Amino acid sequence: MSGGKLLVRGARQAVLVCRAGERALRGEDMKTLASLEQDGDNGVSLVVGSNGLIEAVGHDADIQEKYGSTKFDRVIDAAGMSVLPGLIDGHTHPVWAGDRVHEFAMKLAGATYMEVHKAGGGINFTVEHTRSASEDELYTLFRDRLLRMVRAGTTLVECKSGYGLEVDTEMKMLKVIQRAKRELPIEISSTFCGAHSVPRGSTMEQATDDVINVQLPRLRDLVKSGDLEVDNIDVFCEKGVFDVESTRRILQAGVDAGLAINFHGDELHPMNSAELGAELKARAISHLEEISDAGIKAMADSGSVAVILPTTAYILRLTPPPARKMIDSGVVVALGSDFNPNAFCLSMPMTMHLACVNFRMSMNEALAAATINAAASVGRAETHGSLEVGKVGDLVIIDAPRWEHLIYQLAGHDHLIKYVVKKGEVIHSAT
Ligand SMILES: N=CN[C@@H](CCC(=O)O)C(=O)O
Ligand SMILES: [Zn+2]
Repeated sequence: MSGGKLLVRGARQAVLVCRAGERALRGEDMKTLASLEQDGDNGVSLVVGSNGLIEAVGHDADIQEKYGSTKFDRVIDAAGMSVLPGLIDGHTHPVWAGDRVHEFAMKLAGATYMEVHKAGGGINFTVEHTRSASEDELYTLFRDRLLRMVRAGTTLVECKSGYGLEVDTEMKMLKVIQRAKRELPIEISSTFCGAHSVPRGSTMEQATDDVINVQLPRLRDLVKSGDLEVDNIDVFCEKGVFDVESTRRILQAGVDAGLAINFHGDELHPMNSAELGAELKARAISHLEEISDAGIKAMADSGSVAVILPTTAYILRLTPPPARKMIDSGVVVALGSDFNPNAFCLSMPMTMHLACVNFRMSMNEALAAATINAAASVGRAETHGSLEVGKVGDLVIIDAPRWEHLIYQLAGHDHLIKYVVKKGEVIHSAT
């Protein structure tokens, strides 16, 4: 090799997460993650080649022997530091205007999510503001949020539309996401969520028909013309929003349009969403606070990823999803920040902390859920989510002798994260 993009050397520890090309980690395999530790004076090195892919991970002496004469665009001396894969956020709603800080006060005073929703607040409040914002205004807000995510260690994020609920605004949101895909260093998996709520003045049946017969056809045209790339289809399957039959119709129409199923289910009421998703071979189902035992079994069998969202359960004071039962039953469990105007959290370290304390996950389980399993939730586990040769060079380097400090130091990521690297390029540096 004559030249490479990045050499990181001298680290105390590198958490590889996987060692054998696993596409997801389940059960016992989430408990112990592959890692390399400094051995005496011999630290850990990682090489990213000029194609942005990881080319080698090993001890300094071995890497030095092999790459001693290679010129790198950048060398990071990581003495005393820990290296881990770029964090992957499996569920966000980051394109919107307005905020709902007043609703936070209402919820603290005792109002439930559905009470706020039925009183015309919640999603429909954000819809009004998002409809009247221009594409540029939305992009500016979105860009700022994505860059905050990067500073908290996120290198790949799932981003939904869903505050338009009619064709023009839904497409405006997807175009904003598309622009960020082209202009920003963070990687995005985009999701069409035209069925996020029933718009004012419509019935569920009318809204379902609109998504299938108006919004999806326009989306298909824009994909065909090269204006949009969209990865996933989403529906808020919930009592009083979209029932199971409407959800099934919309998800099936999404699949027919070439999208992968990644939807909201069993959040506030048991809906048998997990069973539906498993039957439809959903790539991912989010929330699942109210999943049934049969749903857990169905997801373990289908391999659909459960994207659980600790900020939502925390802010809404919901009964947490049965994360332990899901993991112990062999469900692939991932994490998402659920960033949205209800749950204003852009930080996966904070999300992992909440998962450990409130969902009783271990720190290793939380990291597996925020890396390889979150990659699986967006269909990118072949290329993302672990520090293995051939995967994209997405890294977080923290100034601590062990990676667990990133979870342990509650809200301390600003101080701990020294570098965030995307495809071998430093995209955030605290030095
Ligand atoms: N539950 C549905 N959707 C979001 C909340 C969106 C909103 O309240 O604006 C969620 O995942 O938490
Ligand atoms: Zn959501």
